[in-house]
Amino acid sequence: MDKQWAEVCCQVPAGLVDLLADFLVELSGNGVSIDNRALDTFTLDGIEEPDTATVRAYFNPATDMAGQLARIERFLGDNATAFGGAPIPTPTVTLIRDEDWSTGWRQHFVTTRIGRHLVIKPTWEPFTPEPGDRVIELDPGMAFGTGTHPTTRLCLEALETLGCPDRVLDVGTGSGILAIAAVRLGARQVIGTDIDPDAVIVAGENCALNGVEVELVTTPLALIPGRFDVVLANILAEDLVRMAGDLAAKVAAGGHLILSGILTERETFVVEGFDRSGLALVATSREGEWSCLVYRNRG
Ligand SMILES: C[S@@+](CC[C@H](N)C(=O)[O-])C[C@H]1O[C@@H](n2cnc3c(N)ncnc32)[C@H](O)[C@@H]1O
Repeated sequence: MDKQWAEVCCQVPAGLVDLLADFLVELSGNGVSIDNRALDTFTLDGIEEPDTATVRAYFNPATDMAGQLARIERFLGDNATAFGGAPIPTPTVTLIRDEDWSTGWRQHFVTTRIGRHLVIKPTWEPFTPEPGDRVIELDPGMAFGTGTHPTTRLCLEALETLGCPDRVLDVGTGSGILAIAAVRLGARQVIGTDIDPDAVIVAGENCALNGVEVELVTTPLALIPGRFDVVLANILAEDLVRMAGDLAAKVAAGGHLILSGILTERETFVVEGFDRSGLALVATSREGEWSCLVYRNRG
């Protein structure tokens, strides 16, 4: 017989989401889902922070649901004043089948193997790595850059193909997924930079979750000292071309530059934009409407 779940749905002020999510994870012993968060959107431009968000938690219906609901309502009541003071709607409970649950919110964030050994694993999923696997844990409730976007996947595949780099610079680090992957692949020193300070905070949380050390900064690219064995940039084509000189200047002799975030129809535009960079185009990969270009500094 199908297993069933009691889905408790709470509509709360955006500021309360993380606190409530932690509370519900502990209370239910299961993962939670957070709606109204833009995941894997390509840039932060135009994304407005919603005032409220919907947090869903999943309980075994055989447990004392009246008691659990009372605890949740008490938690919401205790925190309402600190987060705007407006009354928080009473949570709703819906009985759902296991099948609905697994084909609903979870289907977007399942453990994913990328390339040969990289594995992106949602925090709540159990996973037994195979020998040589490099596992990256992410909580998709936190930011874009979960590995579900083709531009991220193309970057990860290209990075793995290049082997074990020594120094890596991740330009536009977002969730930090590429920087974490670089550490997992053996990089000794990794710097992640992003113009968005919030992204840098999220990347810091993800690095801590994975127990990896990455230097995270908002420093403009031109001011980052040194050269790197691999420079990664998953940013839009126009930005890549605008930054071509600075990106190329960061690649050490014999090193590589991985460019992603390029719509296939803009591939020629980027190739022409890097014509005078002094780097040689050595590989191109594509997935759907996206292209990824790998350049080499022949030194
Ligand atoms: C599509 S996300 C990529 C996230 C992650 N690296 C990945 O591959 O999934 C692009 C990121 O680049 C950042 N960004 C855009 N322009 C930038 C610039 N000129 N310098 C640094 N970061 C930039 C954005 O804030 C955003 O976090």
